[in-house]
Amino acid sequence: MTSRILVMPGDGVGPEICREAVRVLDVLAHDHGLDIELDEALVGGAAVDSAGDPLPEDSLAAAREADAILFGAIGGPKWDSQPRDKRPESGLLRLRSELGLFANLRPAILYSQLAHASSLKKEIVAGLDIMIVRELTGGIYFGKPAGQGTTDAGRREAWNTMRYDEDEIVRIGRRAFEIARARGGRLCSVDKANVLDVSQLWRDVMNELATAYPDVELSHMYVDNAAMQLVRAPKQFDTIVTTNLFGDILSDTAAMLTGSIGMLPSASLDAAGCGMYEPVHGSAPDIAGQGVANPLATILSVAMMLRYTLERGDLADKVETAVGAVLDRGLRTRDIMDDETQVASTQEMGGAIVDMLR
Ligand SMILES: NC(=O)C1=CN([C@@H]2O[C@H](COP(=O)(O)OP(=O)(O)OC[C@H]3O[C@@H](n4cnc5c(N)ncnc54)[C@H](O)[C@@H]3O)[C@@H](O)[C@H]2O)C=CC1
Ligand SMILES: CC(C)CC(=O)C(=O)O
Ligand SMILES: [Mg+2]
Repeated sequence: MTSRILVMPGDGVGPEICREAVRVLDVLAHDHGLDIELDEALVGGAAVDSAGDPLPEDSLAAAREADAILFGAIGGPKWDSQPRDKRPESGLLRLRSELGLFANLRPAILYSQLAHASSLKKEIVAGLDIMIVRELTGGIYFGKPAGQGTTDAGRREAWNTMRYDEDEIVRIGRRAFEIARARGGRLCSVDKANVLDVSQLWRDVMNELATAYPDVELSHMYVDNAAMQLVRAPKQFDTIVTTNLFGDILSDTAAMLTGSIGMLPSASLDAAGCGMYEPVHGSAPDIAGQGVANPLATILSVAMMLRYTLERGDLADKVETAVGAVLDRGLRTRDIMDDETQVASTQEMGGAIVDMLR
């Protein structure tokens, strides 16, 4: 059966990196029998400019109909002064929420060829393979009330609400226990239960769930310590489960252990395992339009799509192997360069992966 894939390139480097990921999908369709049909839709600042809405109705409808979404990135200074609901970021949050994509899987894996590019010493990161499971449709990014106003004394004020109900914690907790069970059997739940009521509930629910997963070793860590431990001794972690805000921050930290945020893919899944696939990074306005962005996070997100939604683990393996082989050849985008390697543009890196897959 043909799978419908919706490509939402977005802003900044989004279109550049998506172009390379689409070339990968095309070669898999042409040479490896992947049965797909591609469509494209506007999102983010590009959609604000053309439709006045970061997630126009027709884009949302196309997203609902798709079997999987390949998402680039959204946002940029051009739209920073827009009211909150017209900012590109709110289009992405709405998309995640409308599609029920509550489980965000962010694997941080070090390709051995990139040990030099890691922010940490080689011996601390060699063999790194962490899975961060981030809750994606709740917490402080969505909690109400939220807003800005003026105090009685005439001072400007603003507020957000961090809120979870137990069902939201149970569903992400179950997903994380299952993922941990299929990996190294260790799950670290990251919270701030020494301060936050919402974290205390989070921790209680994780402990209750643990009884159904006796084969998974559950531990808890405060988020400040977790940030430190990630850069001190990251290999102590196998699977991490955490809230929307903490997962957002910790996954960018973990990215630097792998050499660059341009190496981190992600899958955002709903209850049925359908999903959206996107790099962990943003629209990188500082390098947009220069053809230097690393497309590998997006190409590796295609591998996650093949594995989790299209049920073509064989092709996912091929894509991941091709990434390793291209790195073996010494090809590097600027963010993962060293003295002995050859600098490649976004397009050259994508082309090298495509050639490997032919
Ligand atoms: N999922 C999404 O669409 C996300 C969107 N954003 C938005 O992106 C915009 C920029 O945000 P920043 O905080 O600057 O984060 P960012 O992730 O876009 O960039 C941070 C740094 O990483 C570099 N970088 C990012 N992707 C790269 C790649 N593929 N190759 C090489 N270098 C790369 C950038 O050049 C920059 O120096 C903002 O509007 C923000 O809201 C931020 C994060 C995620
Ligand atoms: C709009 C932001 C929440 C996007 C982001 O930083 C992320 O999902 O990692
Ligand atoms: Mg982020």
